[in-house]
Amino acid sequence: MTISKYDLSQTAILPLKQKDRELALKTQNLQVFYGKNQAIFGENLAFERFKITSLIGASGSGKSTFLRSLNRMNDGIARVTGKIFYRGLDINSQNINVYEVRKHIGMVFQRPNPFSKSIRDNITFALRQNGLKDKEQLAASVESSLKDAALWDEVKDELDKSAWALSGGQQQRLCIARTIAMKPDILLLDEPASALDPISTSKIEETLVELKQKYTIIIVTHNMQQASRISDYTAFFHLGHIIEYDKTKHIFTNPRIQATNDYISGNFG
Ligand SMILES: Nc1ncnc2c1ncn2[C@@H]1O[C@H](COP(=O)(O)OP(=O)(O)OP(=O)(O)O)[C@@H](O)[C@H]1O
Repeated sequence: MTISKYDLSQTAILPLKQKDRELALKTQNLQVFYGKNQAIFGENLAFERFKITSLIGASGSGKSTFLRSLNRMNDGIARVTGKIFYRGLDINSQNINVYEVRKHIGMVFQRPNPFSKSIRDNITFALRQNGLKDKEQLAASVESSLKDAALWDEVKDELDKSAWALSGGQQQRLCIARTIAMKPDILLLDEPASALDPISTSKIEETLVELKQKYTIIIVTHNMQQASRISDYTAFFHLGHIIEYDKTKHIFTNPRIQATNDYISGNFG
C-alpha cells in the first residue's frame, strides 16, 4: 500500500446542484479493484452536460481506471463496484448491454488507432455493423462526423485514401470522428493529444471546445495548461481518491486542498 503524506480524508468536492437532466453521468461509491489491489476508493462525481471535465493527477493516481470504468471498458480487466448513473439507469449493473452503453458513451484513446481501411470506411464500419445500409445516410454521416471533428476540409477529396496515410493529429481527429459517428452523448478521451506535436494538440483542443456544444466531454490529461485552457471543471486524483473537484479556474487559481496546490504548482510528492 502506498502511504501518502497528505490526509486523504481531506477533500473538497463541488456538489453540482443541477437537475438530473442537466447531468450527463454520475458515479456513486465507485470502487475499482485489480485483483487484490484497489485502484479507486469509493468515488462520487457528477458530470454536467455539455461541459468539458478534466481528470488530472500524478501517474498511477487512477485517472484512466476511473475513466475506463465509465463506459465499462474495465469489464474483464478489473472488478468495478458501485453505481454509474446515465439517464436514470445504473449502467454498472449486470443486466446492462455494454455495447449499447459504448454507443452512448464513446471513447478515444491516447494513441490514434484508426483501422487499416480508408478514411471513409473508418467512419462507416461501425455504422454498417449496426445495420445501416443506405448509401446516402452513410455518406451524410461521414461528412457530418468529419466536419464535427474538424477534419472534413483536409480530407474531403481523398476519402478513399488509407487512414494510415494521415498525420498523427489527423488520425486522432479521425478517431474522434469515428466515435461521434455513433452519435454518443458523452465522449471519454484518455490523453488524446499526448502523442501529438503542439500544432496538432492545439487543433484537437479547438475541436473539443467546439464539440462540447453537442457532447459532454471527460478527458484525462497530464497537460495542466491543456486542462486549464479547455475544461470547465477539473477533478484532481491522488492515490485512487478524488481529492478536489471544482470549476477549473478555482482549481488552478485557488485550490482548497494542499495536495492539489502542490500538484498544480509542481511541488508534488
Ligand atoms: N490493467 C491493470 N492491471 C493491474 N493494475 C493496473 C492496471 N491498470 C492500472 N493498474 C493500476 O491501477 C492504479 C491506477 O492506474 P491508472 O493507469 O488508472 O492511473 P493513471 O492516473 O491513469 O496513470 P497514468 O497517468 O500513468 O496513465 C495503478 O496502481 C496501476 O498500476
